[in-house]
Amino acid sequence: MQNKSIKRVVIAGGGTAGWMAAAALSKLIGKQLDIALVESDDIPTVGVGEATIPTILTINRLLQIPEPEFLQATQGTFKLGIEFENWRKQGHRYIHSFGDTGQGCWAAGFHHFWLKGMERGISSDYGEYCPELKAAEQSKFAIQSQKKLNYAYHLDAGLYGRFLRKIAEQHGVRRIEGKISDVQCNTDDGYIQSLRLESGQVVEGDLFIDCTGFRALLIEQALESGFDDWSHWLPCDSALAVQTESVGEAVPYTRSIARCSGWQWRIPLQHRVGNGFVYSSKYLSDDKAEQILLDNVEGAPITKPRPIKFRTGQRKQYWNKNCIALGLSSGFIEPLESTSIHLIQNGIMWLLLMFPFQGITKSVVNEYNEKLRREADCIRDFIILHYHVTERDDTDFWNYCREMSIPDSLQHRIDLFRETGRVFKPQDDVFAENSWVQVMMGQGITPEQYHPIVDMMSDVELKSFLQTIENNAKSLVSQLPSHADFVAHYCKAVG
Ligand SMILES: Cc1cc2nc3c(=O)[nH]c(=O)nc-3n(C[C@H](O)[C@H](O)[C@H](O)COP(=O)(O)OP(=O)(O)OC[C@H]3O[C@@H](n4cnc5c(N)ncnc54)[C@H](O)[C@@H]3O)c2cc1C
Repeated sequence: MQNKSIKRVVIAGGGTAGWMAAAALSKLIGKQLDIALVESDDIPTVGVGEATIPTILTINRLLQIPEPEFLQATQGTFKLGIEFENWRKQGHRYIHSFGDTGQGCWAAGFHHFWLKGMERGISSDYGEYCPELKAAEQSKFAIQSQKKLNYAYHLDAGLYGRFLRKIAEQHGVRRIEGKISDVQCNTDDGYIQSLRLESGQVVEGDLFIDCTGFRALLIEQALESGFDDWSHWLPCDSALAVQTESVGEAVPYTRSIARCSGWQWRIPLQHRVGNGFVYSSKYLSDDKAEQILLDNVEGAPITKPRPIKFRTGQRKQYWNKNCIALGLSSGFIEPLESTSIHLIQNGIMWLLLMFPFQGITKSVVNEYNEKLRREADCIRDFIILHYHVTERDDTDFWNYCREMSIPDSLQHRIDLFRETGRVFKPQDDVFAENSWVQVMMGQGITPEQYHPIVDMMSDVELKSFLQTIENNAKSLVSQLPSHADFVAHYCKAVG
């Protein structure tokens, strides 16, 4: 590997990945570095990526971003989870909320208690025990000092990029405008030396961060790092994105509506709604997809539907030589659970923890790649779960998804839950036990058993236990203002 100390960092690309990396590196370790970001006004960003998961609060906290200011600048709203419509079967719906449902004990999660209650006829719907889910259903929200809800944000992708850019430039990042035409590598070891721009300018660096989106100019086109293709498990390869006017008040959750050969998203912001349709081009033509999308948006379109083609999978090496891929250049898992921005953030966090000030070593590169691969594998399995465990048999697409073979790791988790109700979260999985339980039950898996420790509680005790949790959730939610009122008071955007 290369024992040269790292001082000059060059970030190629200025989408969410590029500017998030620039903001975090400059704010947190920038005093020791010279950071430049190259982007081209002639190459647009992907322009989507507007729903997040709660881990975004961590990076905002690290960057010391005041929340109201952030939400005003990005026309942001709050997100308590995702509503899945028509996924298990047409007409069925469930919410995957970010909250904890009920309360378990050291040996068994709450769902074991709930399952026994179902057997005895004393349990209400699983969601009745989760304040976040109830608040989402009733379109309520507040940030309280006690019993704080677990939440994330919806935000305008373009405005988010600009917001991050401001932070990065305040902390000394130099923006270089121009189109990268060539990546120049050292003939001895293949390490990247510099980027040549169409203008002839040469940008030299010690460490390069590839944020060039699906083009993957450095990590793939120059370094040929390879790609694990997951499209046999996740057959969607196309999307159409369209923005519409808001109709009614913004709800505090993302909507994911399954359609004949894919699914549609609705992301409510303060000033508009982000909509899109993710589908498989093998089962649906682009024209038909556009028609389905436009037939199913609520407000008047304010942009033309924009096609995006993608390939699902991950780069074989996220970090190769002196290049690290972040964002779409590192791979892509479709946005069903809004995980891409989280993966960017995760890549940045690990880079900060392992930053090779003294030189790049094989052990650091291997550790970084392992960590990122393991987390992406867990997310991949979680997304496949939604498609595979379904009763839908109305189209070839759903028949394929239901019948396809799935990764052994996912099959094991499904079998374990179905047979015993157990869910064990691998360390690298961003989704907690309750996320898996909500989606597995939402998609139609009912465990055959509950944990026997639940039998230590008599039926009378169990009834009272369940009732108390349900009442607490109800009471908490009844005191919340509407989401719209909270946004209006806390973080209303101007314009
Ligand atoms: C359909 C869809 C929906 C999505 N929804 C979500 C979601 O809800 N939540 C979520 O977390 N994520 C979502 N994502 C993912 C999210 O959009 C991306 O992870 C995020 O926007 C980061 O993109 P990026 O910065 O890697 O790439 P891009 O936004 O494509 O930016 C690439 C940058 O590289 C620059 N560039 C490229 N080539 C050159 C060149 N030759 N010279 C100079 N500059 C160059 C461009 O100018 C641009 O600045 C979605 C993605 C898709 C496709």
